[in-house]
Amino acid sequence: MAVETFSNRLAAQLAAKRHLCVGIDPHAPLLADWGLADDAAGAERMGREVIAAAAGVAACVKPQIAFFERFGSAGYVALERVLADAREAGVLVIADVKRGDIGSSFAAYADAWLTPGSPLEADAMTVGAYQGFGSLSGAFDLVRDHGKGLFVLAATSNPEAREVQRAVREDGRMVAQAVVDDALAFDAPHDTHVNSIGVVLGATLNLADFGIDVTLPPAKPALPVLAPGFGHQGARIEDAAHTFGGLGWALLASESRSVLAGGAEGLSDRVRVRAETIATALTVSKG
Ligand SMILES: O=C(O)c1cc(=O)[nH]c(=O)n1[C@@H]1O[C@H](COP(=O)(O)O)[C@@H](O)[C@H]1O
Repeated sequence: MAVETFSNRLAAQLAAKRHLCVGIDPHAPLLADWGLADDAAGAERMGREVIAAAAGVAACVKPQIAFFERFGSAGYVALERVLADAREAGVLVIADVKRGDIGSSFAAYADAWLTPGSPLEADAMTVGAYQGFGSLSGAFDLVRDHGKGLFVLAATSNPEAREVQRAVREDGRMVAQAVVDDALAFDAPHDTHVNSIGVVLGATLNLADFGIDVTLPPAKPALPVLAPGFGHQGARIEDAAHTFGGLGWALLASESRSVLAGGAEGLSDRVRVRAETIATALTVSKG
């Protein structure tokens, strides 16, 4: 039997044509919209409802730590409960924590979010490589030995990021492009269909501006691409195939506010409709 790694669990989701990543972002106005208090209990309730709606429909969920951290330790307890629900329901979790530091400190972040049995254990986490791709090496053993995953920020959806991410390095490549190359070059022995290290690419962007060639065929194993920017930030799921081209094979289309708005009632329907729309958009392009 195949080992239960992030990589092969994600591959199974993609084989089932699941490409939606539902963001768990308990913004204050959204909690009000749901009739919930703007506190840790409200955030927990929203998170647990999302897990229930996403199970068996979406590819994964992505809790954004900032919206839990604002409640201090109570927010962490709330998030731990949401993560426990996800584990029980078998829902893949990308912890949106955007960590990065010198190697020794980064390793401690990786321990917190990726060590099996940790109260904050997730399947993968978002990280920044602006202290060098090698500074992430403290997570590589967790990836290789415990089947965890990383998503490295490459070209992010916010417009302010361009001047940093399009900067040209000494080797002539743009920063974003080099992050994609480094992620592709990472090898874990269990990466049969999908790489354990993926990248974050904003759906709002023209990726060619960042030196990223989407006309190339999918890599083998495919590079997972976490793509925020759909919905509230303006990118349309219908354009996903055009935006991501050959990088669409392992695309995770992430939506938070556009799915969460409207309250708990109807959440399952909104998740299902988004999941079907992205599956159709990518199936058409895969032919
Ligand atoms: O890493 C991320 O998830 C991320 C990267 C990026 O480039 N842009 C981006 O919006 N995000 C996150 O994705 C979510 C987007 O939320 P919505 O705009 O409400 O769908 C937020 O949690 C952001 O922090």
